Amino acid sequence: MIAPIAAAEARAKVPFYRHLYVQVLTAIAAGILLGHYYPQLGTSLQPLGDAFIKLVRMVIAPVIFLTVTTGIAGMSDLKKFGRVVGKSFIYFLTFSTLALIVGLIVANVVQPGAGMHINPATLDTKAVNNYAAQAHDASVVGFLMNIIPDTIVGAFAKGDILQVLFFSVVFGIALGAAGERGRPVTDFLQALTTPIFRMVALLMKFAPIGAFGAMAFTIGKYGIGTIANLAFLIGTFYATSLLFVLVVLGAVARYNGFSILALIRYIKEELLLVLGTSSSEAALPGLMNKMERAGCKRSVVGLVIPTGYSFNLDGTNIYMTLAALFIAQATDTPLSLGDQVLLLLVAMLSSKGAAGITGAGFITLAATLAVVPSVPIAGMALILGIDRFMSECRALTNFVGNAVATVVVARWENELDQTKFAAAMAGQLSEEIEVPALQAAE
Ligand SMILES: O=C(O)C[C@H](O)C(=O)O
Repeated sequence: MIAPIAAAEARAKVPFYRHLYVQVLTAIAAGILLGHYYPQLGTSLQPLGDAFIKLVRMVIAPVIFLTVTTGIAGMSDLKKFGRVVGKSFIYFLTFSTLALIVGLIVANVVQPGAGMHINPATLDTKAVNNYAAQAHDASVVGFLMNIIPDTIVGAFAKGDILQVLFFSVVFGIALGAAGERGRPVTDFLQALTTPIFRMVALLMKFAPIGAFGAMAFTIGKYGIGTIANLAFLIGTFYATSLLFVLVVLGAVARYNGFSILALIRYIKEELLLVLGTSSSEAALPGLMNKMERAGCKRSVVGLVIPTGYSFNLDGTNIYMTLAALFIAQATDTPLSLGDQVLLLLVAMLSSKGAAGITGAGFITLAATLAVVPSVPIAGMALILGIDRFMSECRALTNFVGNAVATVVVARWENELDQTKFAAAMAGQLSEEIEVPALQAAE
């Protein structure tokens, strides 16, 4: 149990430069400067960012497995599990569809691609074709089949979040059903949570290095100048996402009794890490840990966050409709209302296979345009060069969306400890990753 006031006092004594967010922010600024003035050197630092993301991905499967199995095994009522899943999906479907619609409306109103008059036949589409080839099987059946791992080891070896989640849920249910005979295994898994989260805390010490390398690479390779070419599109996307977070998610937060700004402040270290690495997965373990410490029950955190990483990607969704319409406008391709509705429906399905890794949104857009003939997929060549900058915003918005979803579902299910949550929103909890207290069976 965390003593909020003591934690706040202890935090106040920490010199400012020891705070993780200060370190990551400084690293991002240093990375931007280095990448700008020494682009070659900046580009050569890519391995620093990649290595950090690999380190985090290494612990994602165990974190999900332990959180979900111990969370579900501790549930006395499996109907509750069904309710958490059902409510999460209602939330995901509502807000991810809303995000797609917002992107569509903004693109129609602002018209970021109007007047460019580009002939798609003149575009170099080699690189785009590579991305399109990476797009997953867009069919619903194919997507659902992929959630079931071929083998248990395979799920963990691939590090596929939904496959690990699927196995963990089944295992957690079985563990709960085993009753007293399953207790030693549950106890062991709960004990294992401690070293795994200690490992996450240890890895976070390298976050500034990872963010520095990734940012130096981004600016060194793509250059700040690239932003200028499509500044209007980038600006439209960032402004729309910001408004979505502050207005739409802000209203959801207010309706559920908390402030979106307080939540953003609470997860600022993770958000900076997402900004630095342009991957929301880079902060997934940290988010799970923080939401649990903020009073959201482990079972809710374990179910909502990993599923949200595939089904609740608000930033990716805003991007998809906005970018698709940008391409149509830039290439003078008229889109009827019917074409736009088809785009929306296809995007609703294909966005569910997206992920929290850099560039995932671009691949998902390729998968969508591959089945929507009215928008020329070749036009994606126009936005390939700025994708890293779009990726930053997709990742940040996705990340905030999943944090909000976790609190809301926890609250709907009466699984939110209001005292801890109030302490977290008041900035009284430690920013460090801490090992969550073992949870007794409900
Ligand atoms: O990390 C994410 O959530 C999104 C990703 O960065 C992307 O490029 O689509």
